[in-house]
Amino acid sequence: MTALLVGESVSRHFGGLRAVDEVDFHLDEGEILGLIGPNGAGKTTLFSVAAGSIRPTGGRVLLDGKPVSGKRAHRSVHLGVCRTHQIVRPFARLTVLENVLVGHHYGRPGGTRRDPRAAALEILEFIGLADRADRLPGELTLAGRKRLEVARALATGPRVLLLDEVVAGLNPVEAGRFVALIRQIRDRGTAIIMIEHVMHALMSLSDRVVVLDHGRKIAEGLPAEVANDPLVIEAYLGTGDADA
Ligand SMILES: Nc1ncnc2c1ncn2[C@@H]1O[C@H](COP(=O)(O)OP(=O)(O)OP(=O)(O)O)[C@@H](O)[C@H]1O
Repeated sequence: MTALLVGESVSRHFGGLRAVDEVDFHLDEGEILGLIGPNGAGKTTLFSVAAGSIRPTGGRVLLDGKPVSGKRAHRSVHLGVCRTHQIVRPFARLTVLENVLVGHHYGRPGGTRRDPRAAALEILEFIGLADRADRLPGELTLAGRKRLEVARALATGPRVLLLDEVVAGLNPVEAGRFVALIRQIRDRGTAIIMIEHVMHALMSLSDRVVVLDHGRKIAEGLPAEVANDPLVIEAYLGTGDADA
């Protein structure tokens, strides 16, 4: 089976800093791929390259064999790759519904229902914000704003959704609901790569996990394999002076 999204030796350097360094990855149809690594490992930078918001300094990302990296973000969205942001960014003066309509407007042709309002309302229903459609984003709780961020991305009709820490900061009940929601999104046909510091959420959702450290891929495998990988444990705990 050909992978849906493929990263080929993706690099992004900032001056002398190798934020992402020759990383290969792939995402299959219907898959949830977890992307983990300590702070500064290069996870968000890899997302930005895959979503087209920054150019790679080397390598490329392909969707269905066609390049999506190195283009503008709106072009990637049009092709079917959409990301959410760690710090949610709704349009503060637009209602919840209008925010979702913006996503639909800039989305993938044929990605959702043709009638924008019907599509947006259906997504709000699915995401659990239908009763907040006419509110402003500022009136939502953090969990609500995170749901809105995901709703806006879903409105673009993505084939690949890149979720950047959507569970972080939520209380355990809200986090549990979000985990179920993410699984439903995948079950409706959208492949997902997720960055998440809430480990139990990431490990329970991911079919496979890729681990970055200092821009390099240091491990890849099933959640349980990765969690027990000595290189991963070392990256998270640091080498310290254990031998001293
Ligand atoms: N625009 C930029 N200019 C210069 N350096 C950057 C830029 N963006 C990221 N970096 C650096 O690249 C490295 C990787 O950052 P990145 O945000 O991708 O890591 P991360 O794994 O997402 O970290 P976190 O878990 O803390 O969000 C860090 O050292 C960061 O300081």
